[in-house]
Amino acid sequence: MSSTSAPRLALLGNPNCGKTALFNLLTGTRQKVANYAGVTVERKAGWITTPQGRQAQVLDLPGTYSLVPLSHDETITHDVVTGRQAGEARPDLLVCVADATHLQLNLRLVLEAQALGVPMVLVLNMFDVAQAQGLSIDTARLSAALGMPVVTAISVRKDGALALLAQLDALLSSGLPPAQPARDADIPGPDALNARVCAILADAVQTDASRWAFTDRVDRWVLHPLWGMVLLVGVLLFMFQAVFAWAALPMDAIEAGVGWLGEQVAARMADGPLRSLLVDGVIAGVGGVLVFLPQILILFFFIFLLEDSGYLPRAAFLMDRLMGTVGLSGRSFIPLLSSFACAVPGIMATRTISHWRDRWLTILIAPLMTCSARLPVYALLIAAFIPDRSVAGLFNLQGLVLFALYLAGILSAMAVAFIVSRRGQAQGRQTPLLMELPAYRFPSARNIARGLWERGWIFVRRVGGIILALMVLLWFLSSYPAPPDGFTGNAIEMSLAGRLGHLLAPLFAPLGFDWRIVVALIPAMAAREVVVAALGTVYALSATGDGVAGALGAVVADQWSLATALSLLVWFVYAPQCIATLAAVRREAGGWKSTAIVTAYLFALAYAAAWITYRITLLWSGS
Ligand SMILES: Nc1nc2c(ncn2[C@@H]2O[C@H](COP(=O)(O)OP(=O)(O)OP(=O)(O)O)[C@@H](O)[C@H]2O)c(=O)[nH]1
Ligand SMILES: [Mg+2]
Repeated sequence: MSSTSAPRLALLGNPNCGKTALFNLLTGTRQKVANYAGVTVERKAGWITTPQGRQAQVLDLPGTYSLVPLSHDETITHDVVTGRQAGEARPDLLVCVADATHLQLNLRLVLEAQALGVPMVLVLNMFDVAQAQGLSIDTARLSAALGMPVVTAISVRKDGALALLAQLDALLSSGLPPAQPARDADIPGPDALNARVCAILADAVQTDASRWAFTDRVDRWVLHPLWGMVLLVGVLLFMFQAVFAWAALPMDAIEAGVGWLGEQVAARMADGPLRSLLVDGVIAGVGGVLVFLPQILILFFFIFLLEDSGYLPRAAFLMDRLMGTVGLSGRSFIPLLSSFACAVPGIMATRTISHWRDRWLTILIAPLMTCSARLPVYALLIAAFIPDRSVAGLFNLQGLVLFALYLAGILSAMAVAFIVSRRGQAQGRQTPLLMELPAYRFPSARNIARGLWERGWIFVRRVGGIILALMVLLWFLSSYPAPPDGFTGNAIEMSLAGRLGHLLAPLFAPLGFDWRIVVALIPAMAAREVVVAALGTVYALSATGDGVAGALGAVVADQWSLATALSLLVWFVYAPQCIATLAAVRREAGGWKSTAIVTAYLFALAYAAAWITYRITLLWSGS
C-alpha cells in the first residue's frame, strides 16, 4: 500500500503515559522509553500491520497536558494533531493514550481533543498497574460516556496491544468516518472539563483508596530534605565506586586480548608501513578505547535503573530549590541529567522548557555535565595516577576522584548559571517545578538489557567508525613525511603531525601539555574519547626501540607528571571537544552566534582551569 492512501494514526496523551512504549510495541522500533515526563521531544513516524494485514502509519508525539501548547515540544504535538504542521495533513485517527491509574488528569486531554473533529480511540494503558492497584474500570460505560471505542493495553508486554490492534482492524475495515472541521469554540474551560471528568469517573471507575500507599510511604524518605539528599549522594557515590570496582576484571581481559593481538600481528608481519598502521594505528589506538566498554556499560546500567524505577524525577524535586537559587528552573533538570549520557540528547531535551531564557541557559551549561565520552579519558588518567587505595575503609580513592570530576562539572555549571542569570535579572522570574512524580516501578530487565545492548553498540560503532578512521588518518600524518636517512631522533617528530604538535606546543606549555598531547588533542575535537586512541597511537609511534609500547596507562604513568595529568583531566571537564554537541547547539539555539559563544566560553574556561590546576599541583608537589 502506498504511503498516500494508508491511514495515519497519531498517538496523543499526557507525558509518561506510555505512548512511546506502545509505539515501539506496535511498530517494532526502539525509541527511548523512561519513567519520567518529557522523554519524547520530537515527532517520530513508524508503520504497523494489523492482524488482518492492513497497513497504517503511526506517529509518536511528545506528551502534553493540554492542547494549548506552552513549550516547543508541546507545540509539535499541537501542530501535528491540528494539521498545522507544514506539509502534513491532519491525522485520520487519534489514538489517545491514557495512564489508567491517572484518569483524573489524563481524561482532560481526551475531552479537549474531541473538539478537533478527528475520529478517536481511547487506550487505557498501564492496565497491569491499574489492576495491581485494585482499580476497576468499566470500559463499556467509559466508552458510552465518551462516545469513542475504549480498549485496555499493557505496552510493556509482548501481547499487550492485541485489543487495540483488533479495534483498529474493526475501525479500518468499516472505513474511518471522515474528519469533521475543528470546533475550537467547543473546547470546555478548565472548570467545566474537571466537572465532566469527575462525573464520568464517578460512573465508570471504582478506586481503592490505598493505591498510592506504597509510593507515598517510600517518598516520605526519598523526598525528605535531609535523608533524601543523603540517599541521593549515597546512590551517586556507589555508582562511581562500581564503575571502577566492577569493571576491573573485564577490562583486564580486553586489555590482555588487545595486547595479545598486537603481539601476534607484530610477530607475523614483516616490518613496514602496513605493520605499523595495524599495530601502532589500529590496535594501539582503537584497542585502547575499546577497553573502556565495561565501564560505560556499568555507568549506563545505573542510569537505566534510576530512569526506569521513577527515582530520577524525585532527584529533580530534591534539586529544585538548589537550582532555583542559581537561577535555573526545575525544568532544566531532566535535560541536564540526559547530558550525563551525552550532551546532544540533553540539548534536544531543552525543548520542554518554555521560556527561551531558561532554555538558552540550559543549553549553555549542558556541555559541562560529564558525558559518557569523557569516561575513557578520566578512567585512563585516574587509573594511571591515582592509587587504588581505600579511604575511611569505605570508599575507593579512584571512585572518589571520579565523583569529584563529575561534581566539578556540576558546580561549574551552577556557577555559570548563577553569573549569567544575574546579568538578566531584570526580567528574571522563577517558575516553580510543577512535575508529576510517577509511581515507583520495578525496572524491567528487558528494557535495561536492550538499553545496554544499544549503548554498547553505539560505543563499539563509534570505535569502529569515526575513531578508527581518525586513527588511520593520524597514523598517516604521524608517519609521513618519513625522516631523512641518518636521522637518529624520533621519526614522528619529523612528520606533519609532529611538526604541527611542536608548532602549537608553546600555546599549551603553560598547561603542562607537551607536543604529543597537543597532537592527540587535535583529532579529539571530533569526539573526546579520541584523545585516548590518539595518545595510544602517538606513543606507540614514538616508542623507541623495537616492539610494541606497553599499555597506554603504564606509559602515561611513567612519562607524565601528576601536574600534567591533573591539568589534562581538568581540561576535559570544560573543553568543548565534541563537534556533535556544537552542531546540536547550532540547531537548537538557531545560529552561529550562539555556537561561537558556547565554544569560546568553554575553551576559555578549560584553559584557565587547567592552568590553575597545573600551577597549584606544581607548587604543592614542590617542583
Ligand atoms: N507497568 C507498565 N509500565 C508501562 C506501561 N507502558 C509504559 N510503561 C512504562 O512507563 C514509563 C513511560 O513510558 P514512555 O513510553 O516513555 O511514556 P511516554 O508517554 O512516551 O512519555 P513522554 O515521551 O515523556 O511523553 C516507562 O518506564 C515504561 O516502561 C504499561 O502498560 N505497564
Ligand atoms: Mg515518549
